[in-house]
Amino acid sequence: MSKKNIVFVTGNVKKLEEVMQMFKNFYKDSVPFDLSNKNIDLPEHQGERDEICKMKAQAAFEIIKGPCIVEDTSLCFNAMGGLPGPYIKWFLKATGPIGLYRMLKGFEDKTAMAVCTVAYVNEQGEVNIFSGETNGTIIEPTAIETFGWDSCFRPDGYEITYAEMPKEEKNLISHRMKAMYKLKEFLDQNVIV
Ligand SMILES: O=P(O)(O)OP(=O)(O)OP(=O)(O)OC[C@H]1O[C@@H](n2cnc3c(O)ncnc32)[C@H](O)[C@@H]1O
Ligand SMILES: [Mg+2]
Repeated sequence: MSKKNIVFVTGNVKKLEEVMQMFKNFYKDSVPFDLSNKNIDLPEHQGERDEICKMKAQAAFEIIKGPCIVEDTSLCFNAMGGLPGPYIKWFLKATGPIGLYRMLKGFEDKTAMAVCTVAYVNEQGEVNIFSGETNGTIIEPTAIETFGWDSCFRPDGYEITYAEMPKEEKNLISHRMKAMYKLKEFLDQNVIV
């Protein structure tokens, strides 16, 4: 019997690489479905994280018309009541990791929470949302720029930033891994026969 195809709709190659690797790790290389990519830069909505992700999922389903996954990443500064949050993309584009660090210069509290919100849409267009969070501290960016704001985010319990750790290590602790693992458990119980 052919494997079910699930399309990960994202325009972000770095996210795609991490997600593909995570599912290989989860299933020890024998992933029970075909996970493919459609590179579409879906519209960025405003609102609460889950709402944003649900709208992104519905937009993806309109195009794919089949089982698909989208995810939206937020970086929430506790000193700023959770902002930039889902708007991190624009802040990062405008100021880079050093700008994110400087935004918090006037605040004692440099803690932040990285959040990955992932949505799975089934054949009927029904959306299921899962999220993962990793707490950390915004520090002066390290030289290595690997992926987005990784160079200024030091996860709790670590002396190094996401950017400085081997990808395998980030994929064991990250906001994205936690969200994708919840998605995996949902797929195992409800989708994979
Ligand atoms: O097509 P999509 O999946 O929407 O991809 P995107 O790049 O637009 O991503 P988001 O809308 O989720 O915006 C999140 C921003 O944070 C960046 N980002 C996402 N995950 C990250 C991670 O694990 N570490 C560092 N930066 C990350 C990403 O490059 C964006 O600039
Ligand atoms: Mg986006």
